[in-house]
Amino acid sequence: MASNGGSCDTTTTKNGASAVPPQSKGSWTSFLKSIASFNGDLSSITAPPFILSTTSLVEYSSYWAEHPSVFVAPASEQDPAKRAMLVLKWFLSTLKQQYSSRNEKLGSEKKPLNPFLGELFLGRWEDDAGTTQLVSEQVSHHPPVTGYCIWNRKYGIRLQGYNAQKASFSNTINVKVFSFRKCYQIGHAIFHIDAFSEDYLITLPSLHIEGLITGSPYVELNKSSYIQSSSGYTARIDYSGKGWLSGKKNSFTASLYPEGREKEPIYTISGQWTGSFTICDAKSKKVVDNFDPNVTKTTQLIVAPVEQQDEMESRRAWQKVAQAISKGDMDTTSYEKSIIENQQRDMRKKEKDEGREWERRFFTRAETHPVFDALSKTIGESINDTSTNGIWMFDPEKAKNLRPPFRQQ
Ligand SMILES: CC(C)CCC[C@@H](C)[C@H]1CC[C@H]2[C@@H]3[C@@H](O)C=C4C[C@@H](O)CC[C@]4(C)[C@H]3CC[C@]12C
Repeated sequence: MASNGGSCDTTTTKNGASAVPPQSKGSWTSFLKSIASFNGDLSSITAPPFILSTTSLVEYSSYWAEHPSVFVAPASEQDPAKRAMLVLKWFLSTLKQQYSSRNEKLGSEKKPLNPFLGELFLGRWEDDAGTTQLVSEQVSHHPPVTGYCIWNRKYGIRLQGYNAQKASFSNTINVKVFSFRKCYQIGHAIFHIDAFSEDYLITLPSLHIEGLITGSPYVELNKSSYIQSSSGYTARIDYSGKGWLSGKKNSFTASLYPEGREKEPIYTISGQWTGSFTICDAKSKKVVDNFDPNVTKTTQLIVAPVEQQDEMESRRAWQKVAQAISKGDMDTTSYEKSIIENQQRDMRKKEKDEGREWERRFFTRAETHPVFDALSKTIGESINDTSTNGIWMFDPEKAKNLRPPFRQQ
């Protein structure tokens, strides 16, 4: 591997900027070298302590509904085109939370804890939208797949989906850019509105990680993603690092059009997914709506105190590992992690000996996905179930297991 501008210190750019703590420079350089030829399961990478997060990936499902009032808004709209626009608006409003909130909170992207099979994350939001509930479960460990369901009974809104990630890295450490060549997400989400028996198939954007060379990684989104509704509307979102019109980072443009008529948009949206965006009527060019994360604040998710959590719940299970990471105590981190890993290994062995599979608490593997099949053709999406260890559906019967106040009636 070539060096950075003649220096062996790969953690410093030409202008000398580096976020890598001096004592971690060696391990960061080794980490960069180890991932240079990497291809595959992101969870298997061993990263230096300063880049480790105390949060498990199973918690990331909560990013879908941190603005509950935006999440439920489509249920109150009678016009199907406006309703589809409000679903698109909600989706765009989640991007900042999904892909840059950790950066804002922690100063850079971090490597999340790799969830174990059956790991759970349960919570609820209470605000003007009433109660919005979240169930997230690690439905597969090899490959890592997270399933989630978020619902608001008052408004009859439900989002369910599952996802996995596949990645490869560029090996061009000698040039300025050192990034994931690509990290594409496998899986999808379905947004359902009871009042109109309407479904929206949501595809997930591909992403890449920039800023690795200086030790301050951050996510950029690229290519396009889609939302296809059962009411006959398609939304296409195009992501670019720097907008060709505005020159601003994390830019996107989106349009909503009747299925198959991309040249006849009804709404166009542009802005930054980390900032504000504007929704225009495509014909009159008039601004009809907007979203600004500084105005529409997030609602805090309520999670049960660790002592009251089930032993499979994420924050309880990872408590000791998280405490050790926070203290920078890597010996204890490894020790506590190995306890979880050994327990998991023993459980898998027992299941194998008994000829059974781990019973997922809230999800069931399905043979087919009729809603996906009905909506996916227009946007050219395929189910890719071999990469997600199956098709995963939230099971309302199993949800009767939920402890109050999460229990489904
Ligand atoms: C920081 C680097 C050194 C280690 C690699 C970390 C890598 C595994 C992380 C970094 C960003 C993570 C994305 C995150 O931005 C948001 C989401 C959306 C959520 O709905 C599903 C998970 C996903 C795709 C994360 C996956 C793990 C990523 C790529």
